[in-house]
Amino acid sequence: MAPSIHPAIDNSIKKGDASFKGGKLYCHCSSAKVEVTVSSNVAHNHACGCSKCWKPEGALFSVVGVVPVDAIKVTANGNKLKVIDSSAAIQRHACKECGVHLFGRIENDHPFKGLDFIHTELSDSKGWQEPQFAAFVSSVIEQGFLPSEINGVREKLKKEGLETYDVLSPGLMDLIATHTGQKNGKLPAKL
Ligand SMILES: N[C@@H](CCC(=O)N[C@@H](CS)C(=O)NCC(=O)O)C(=O)O
Ligand SMILES: [Zn+2]
Ligand SMILES: [Zn+2]
Repeated sequence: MAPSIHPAIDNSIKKGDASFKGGKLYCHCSSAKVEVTVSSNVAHNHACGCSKCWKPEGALFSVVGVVPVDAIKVTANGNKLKVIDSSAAIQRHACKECGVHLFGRIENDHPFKGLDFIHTELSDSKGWQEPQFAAFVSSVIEQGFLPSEINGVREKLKKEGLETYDVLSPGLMDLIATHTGQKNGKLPAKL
């Protein structure tokens, strides 16, 4: 049987609604759920195969995108949140009980500072931007996926309309490189 890439991708991707303005995210606890209210659609939504992003049970990939920090408010049971790894670039705030990541925040000097990473599948609302590409595909091998089967995964992602990359998409990698070039003085601060 083909492995599950992610429930939002396995049986074709549903397009989002460009005028969608956000919704609530909930953790997976059966009661006293952590609730996060998001007042924005997500951008750069993508499948991520890395080992750090939260994935639903049985899925090879996470689906994760960004919203402005100001668009995120913890609106219930925030006392259940903890930061998984405070030394990581993305500080993932997860529910201590069910393990779901509610949002990932960048606190240090980083090109994506000011953006929070979220998983829109934690919301019941419809209209979130659909995944746009697949990142960190080869990283699933580090987590035990057989290298001999990775081409099938790449083909399935492409069949569902997602270009595959082993880091982020070229556009995002260019943004990161621009930030680095400006920090090390090789590029002018204003472009
Ligand atoms: N191959 C590594 C890649 C990890 C990685 O670099 N993840 C990316 C995509 S989420 C990242 O930006 N990580 C920053 C962080 O996790 O703080 C893994 O699977 O653990
Ligand atoms: Zn929970
Ligand atoms: Zn990731």
